[in-house]
Amino acid sequence: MTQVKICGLTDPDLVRHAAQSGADWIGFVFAEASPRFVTEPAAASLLMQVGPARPVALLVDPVDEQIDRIVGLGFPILQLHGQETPDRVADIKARTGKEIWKAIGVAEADDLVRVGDYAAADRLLIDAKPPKGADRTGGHGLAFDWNLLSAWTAPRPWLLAGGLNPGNVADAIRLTGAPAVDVSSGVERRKGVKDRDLVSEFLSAAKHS
Ligand SMILES: O=C(O)c1ccccc1NCC(=O)[C@H](O)[C@H](O)COP(=O)(O)O
Repeated sequence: MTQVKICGLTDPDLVRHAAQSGADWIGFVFAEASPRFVTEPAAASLLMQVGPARPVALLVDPVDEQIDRIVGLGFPILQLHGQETPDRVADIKARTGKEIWKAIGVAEADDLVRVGDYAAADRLLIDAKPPKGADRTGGHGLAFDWNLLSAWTAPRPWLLAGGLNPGNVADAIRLTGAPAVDVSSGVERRKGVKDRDLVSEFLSAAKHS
């Protein structure tokens, strides 16, 4: 069954709802530029609502002090969504011993070539590149050309992200063979505010395809 990450939750009821509705992972965004930003104290209390889902801390070019604080909160998974190099990802893996995900922005076939360099990443998140001049690296609700993945062999476990929603996720899974998917904007009616029904619809569409 396709695994699902719901990213950018800020509300305890929605966290509980996503977890009880079958989300495998729930992402918390520690990037201040994001409309889904959560503070560390807020995350500490949201973590108590994740139930059987696994929490993922989304960090952008984090310094060691931030990493240590986030690990101290109890996050088992760190998603790196900035310009982290393969060596920096390996450093973070060695420093924390945690599960490390690396996001890769894709707009053309060449963008997929460098994924092989991230040998220390436990999982790759293959996402759309942000638009030019954007103030943040993800969560734009934009898809890339999924056909770029049709002849691609993933070097390690991965998720598909970028512009997914309840109406297109089944097609995306069929076309790319993604074993797991990630969504943020596609389950919001207002930027940064998740919608219960859209979360349920997305989980149902992804899990039944
Ligand atoms: O979601 C954000 O606001 C965000 C901010 C800064 C860095 C990364 C961010 N999101 C990363 C994610 O994992 C999103 O779920 C992914 O980019 C897909 O987003 P969307 O296209 O909106 O579904």
